[in-house]
Amino acid sequence: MMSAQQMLKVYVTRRIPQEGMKLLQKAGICNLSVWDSDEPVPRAELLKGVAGAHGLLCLLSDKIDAEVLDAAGPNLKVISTLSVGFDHLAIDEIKKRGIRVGYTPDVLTDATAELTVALLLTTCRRLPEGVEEVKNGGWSTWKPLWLCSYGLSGSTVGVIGLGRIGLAIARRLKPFGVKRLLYTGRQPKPQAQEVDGEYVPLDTLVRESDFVVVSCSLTPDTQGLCDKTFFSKMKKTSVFINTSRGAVVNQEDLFGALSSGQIAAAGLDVTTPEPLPTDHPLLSLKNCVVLPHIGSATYSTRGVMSELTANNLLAGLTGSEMPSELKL
Ligand SMILES: O=C(O)[C@H](O)CO
Repeated sequence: MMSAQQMLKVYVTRRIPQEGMKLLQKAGICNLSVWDSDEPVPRAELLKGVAGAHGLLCLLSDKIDAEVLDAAGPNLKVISTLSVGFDHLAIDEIKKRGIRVGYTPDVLTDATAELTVALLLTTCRRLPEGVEEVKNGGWSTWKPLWLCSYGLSGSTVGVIGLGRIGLAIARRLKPFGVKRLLYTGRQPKPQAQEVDGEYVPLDTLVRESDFVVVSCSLTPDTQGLCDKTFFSKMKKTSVFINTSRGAVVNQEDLFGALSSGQIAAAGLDVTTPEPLPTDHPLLSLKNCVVLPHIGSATYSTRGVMSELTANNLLAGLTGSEMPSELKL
């Protein structure tokens, strides 16, 4: 058992599922300081709280930049994020300081792929509109031309970014009778064979797909990728889905494409900013379904994410191998 002085300071930026907290408490090496709330830690509190920390457990909503790293000071050995995405971390600054990073790939792949399929079907089959019509009395009778929409059978699906999650989405969509599965990314992926994936240029994917699914990470290359030009190439009957990061999309251009009928519909689990203000123009559109970033939100997935985040952090503190270390 470590003495109180030897204990390593760990700052946790939010209340997290108890699975991870228990591991941190049980380890007996952490002096835990927790922002014990469901709401994000205010920046000033974060800067104060992180001072002198050896470990930082953070969320995707915490921007970890040079200012935070400077506020933490030279003790900081490890940052462990409760997310697979790491676009909120200033990687260059972190690397420069020799700090290790843990993240949570794989464990949220199934939940996120499942949510993506749910969002795609909800959007293309106009479920929110249908539910609303039932409630508001708009459902007068069975009508041959009412609430018709586009289905997956016989369609072409284009996945932007056939990584772990992109592939899991493709696997789940194929049995719906998808005829062609196109994908794009930095290079062709051997694992695409499993879903008969065709590696195509982005331009081809955008022009030929009935469903465009964004599943890439946010990088300088993908920031604002889905803009006016992108939407102008999509079919008028096509549906756009994004469950990666909001900043991959130019939302003004998406609003233009949806309101002018340039594309049929969009489903977003991620936006800029998050939360999206309730008076945002996208929320006024019937053909836009917006969810509050719940891709990985199943009890079991969040529990496992929390455990993995704690184990990454503990490994970083003790200088041992992390279960999931981000190669910097
Ligand atoms: O990056 C992530 O982990 C997702 O966006 C939320 O689980």
